[in-house]
This record gives sequence, C-alpha cells and structure tokens, in this order.
Amino acid sequence: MKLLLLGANGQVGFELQRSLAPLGNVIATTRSGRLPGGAACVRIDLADAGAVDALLREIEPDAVVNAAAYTAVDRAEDEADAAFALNAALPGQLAAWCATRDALLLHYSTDYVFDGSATRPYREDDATAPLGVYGRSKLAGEDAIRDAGALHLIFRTAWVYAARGQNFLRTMLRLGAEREVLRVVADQRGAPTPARWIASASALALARCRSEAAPDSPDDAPIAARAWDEALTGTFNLVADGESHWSDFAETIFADALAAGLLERAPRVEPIGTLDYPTRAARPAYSRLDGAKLRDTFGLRLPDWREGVRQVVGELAPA
Ligand SMILES: NC(=O)C1=CN([C@@H]2O[C@H](COP(=O)(O)OP(=O)(O)OC[C@H]3O[C@@H](n4cnc5c(N)ncnc54)[C@H](OP(=O)(O)O)[C@@H]3O)[C@@H](O)[C@H]2O)C=CC1
Ligand SMILES: Cc1cn([C@H]2C[C@H](O)[C@@H](COP(=O)(O)OP(=O)(O)O[C@H]3O[C@@H](C)C(=O)[C@@H](O)[C@H]3O)O2)c(=O)[nH]c1=O
Ligand SMILES: [Mg+2]
Repeated sequence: MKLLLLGANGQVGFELQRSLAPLGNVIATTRSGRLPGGAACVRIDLADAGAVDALLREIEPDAVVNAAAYTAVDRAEDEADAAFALNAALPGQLAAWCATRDALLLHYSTDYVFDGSATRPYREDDATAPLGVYGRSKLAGEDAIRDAGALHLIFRTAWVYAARGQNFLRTMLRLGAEREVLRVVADQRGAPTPARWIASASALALARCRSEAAPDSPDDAPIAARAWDEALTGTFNLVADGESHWSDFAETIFADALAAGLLERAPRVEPIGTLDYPTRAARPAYSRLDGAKLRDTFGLRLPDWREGVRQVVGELAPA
C-alpha cells in the first residue's frame, strides 16, 4: 500500500515515519524538502492547493496521513486565514480527493474543539463549541472531511509533546533551567499525550482498517474499492489515560528530569489560576477525552500520562 504522509517534520509526523513504515511505501513531505536528520523528501507548501492537487495526482496514494497543521494557538487569533487554510481547507481538499478513489484519510483534531464546560470526559459525539480560532479551524476541518464523504479516521488528541519539536515539556525544561520559580496554571485539566503513542496507535488502527478481504495491491496502483473496513472508520478520541493539569504536568516533568540527571536542580512550580496567566486565546478549563470508543473499536488503550513523561524525559536524558 502506498501512504502519503504530510507534515513529517511535526511532532506526530516525525514519529509516523517509523510507525507507518511496516504498512507499506511511505512517501513523506515537509515544507523544506528535508526530513529531520537531513534526508531528502518531497517538498511542498500545503497552503498551495494547486501543489497539493498535483501531488495527489502524481502519487495516487491508497491512504493520506495528514499530520500537518497550523498549531500556534495564540498566534491563530491574529492569523485566522493561515489557520483555516491548513486546518480546514487542506483536510477538505484531501478528503474530496480521497472520496473519489476510496482512499482513506487519517487526520488529527484536538480537545480544543470543546469549550471545556463538561463535568465528565468528552465523548466523540458531544457538542463542540471551540473557544478560539485554532479550535474553530480544526472543527471546520473535521466537518469538511465528514461532508466530503471520504473514508476517514479522525483522531482527536490533546496536549501533544515529544523529545523534539515545540511543546510544553520542552518549554518547561528550557524555562526551568533559567528560573527559580515557574508559575503554571492549575485549573485547566486534560491528558498530556506523547506524539509517539499517537503515531503507534494510528498505525495499528490503520492496519486494522484495511479490509481483510482486500487483495494486496501492487505498489503502483491504488487498492481496489472497499479495501477499507468502513465499520472501523470515523472519529475517535486518542489520548493518554488519566487526568492532569498543566502545573501537575510541569511538576512531573521536573521530578522525572531531576531523577534522570537532565537537570541539576528543579525550579519551584507555583500553581496559579488561568486568570493570572493571560493569553491571547482562551483555552478550555476541562478537556479530558473519553477513550472508550477507541478501546471498543480497536482494542487500543494508551497508558497513563505519567508513563509518557517518564518515557520522553528518558529519551532526552544523557545515556
Ligand atoms: N500539538 C498539540 O498539542 C496538539 C496537536 N493536535 C493535532 O495533532 C496534529 C499534529 O500536531 P503536531 O505534531 O503537534 O504539530 P506540529 O506543529 O508539531 O507540526 C505541524 C507540521 O505541519 C507543518 N506545516 C504547517 N504549515 C505548513 C505548510 N503550509 N506547508 C507544509 N507544512 C506545513 C509544519 O511544518 P514546519 O515544521 O515546516 O513548520 C509542522 O511540521 C495536528 O493536526 C494538530 O492540530 C491535537 C491536539 C494537541
Ligand atoms: C509557558 C507557560 C504556559 N502556561 C500555560 C498557558 C496555557 O494555559 C498552558 C499550556 O500552554 P501551551 O501554550 O504550551 O499550550 P497550548 O498551545 O495551548 O497547547 C495546545 O496546543 C494545541 C495545538 C492543542 O491542540 C491542544 O491540545 C493543546 O496541546 O500552560 C503557564 O501557565 N505557565 C507557563 O510558564
Ligand atoms: Mg502552543
């Protein structure tokens, strides 16, 4: 099977290169035409719809895995056009193409499609109500995929971090090395989720979705219609188990980093309220996502978020 991986330089995209490899021929793209590490790959600006169309026609993938997105939550408030181009128009275009040839689109969305007023973990069909431009653009992307009628897997994840890329864990380690005290909000609750777990689960789900009845396709031809098990497609929450808040996450990062020898001394983490940490975009106060549907459909359950922190800190620690 031929897989087109968009956004291979992102946190999740980078991990997907490895996790998708056993499934077939992975064609990766980045904005620069280079993969992390320096190897060449397809170079494309995904905001250029003409270029995207030409790429799809050239590659004719059996599945498109879209790990590219506009993820700057605060900046999105002032760059709505850029956010919507990547997070809404692009997935809509990919889905429209997939729908015409029974290709499957694997895509990611976010807990920020919710307003955070829930009192129990969100289920996939709970009402959405994004608080900001980023969340609205991601929701528009989900809707565009469903409207196009493409076979799809949309994984809603949250609080993604990894040993590389831009994320809260790396920000904390950087600031923690500079400051004695860090003030971190303690009234936004959710589950920090390692990019590697998302990529591994994505590959397993994608493999399961391939219809057992489908014949193996030659590398250069799209697989036959009904190559996917439609009953397994749809929208799924994909997050680490358990509940955290940003201040708890920070404390855990520093405790593990200290134990692993990544830091000589840990800063003091002062829990504060959201009102004491003003940001351009509003964020949901509660964004736990219920993993039951993923578990029931694919038998997949991610470990507790604390295990993720241990793993990622371990990756960064000196050998
Ligand atoms: N990060 C998070 O906390 C969360 C993320 N998600 C979702 O998960 C998915 C993966 O997120 P994550 O891995 O963290 O994202 P990253 O921000 O780490 O990666 C996004 C990638 O998209 C690429 N990209 C953006 N614009 C363009 C463009 N115009 N042309 C080509 N490439 C482009 C970026 O390229 P470049 O490297 O060149 O900038 C980057 O590599 C996204 O759909 C995101 O919305 C969901 C919940 C939480
Ligand atoms: C750096 C810092 C942040 N914070 C707060 C701000 C915010 O409420 C929270 C997290 O800040 P960040 O900017 O890292 O996180 P943010 O960019 O909001 O993260 C989100 O990204 C998008 C892409 C998603 O889809 C979401 O699931 C979520 O992961 O921590 C502090 O309280 N103290 C600090 O020193
Ligand atoms: Mg951010």
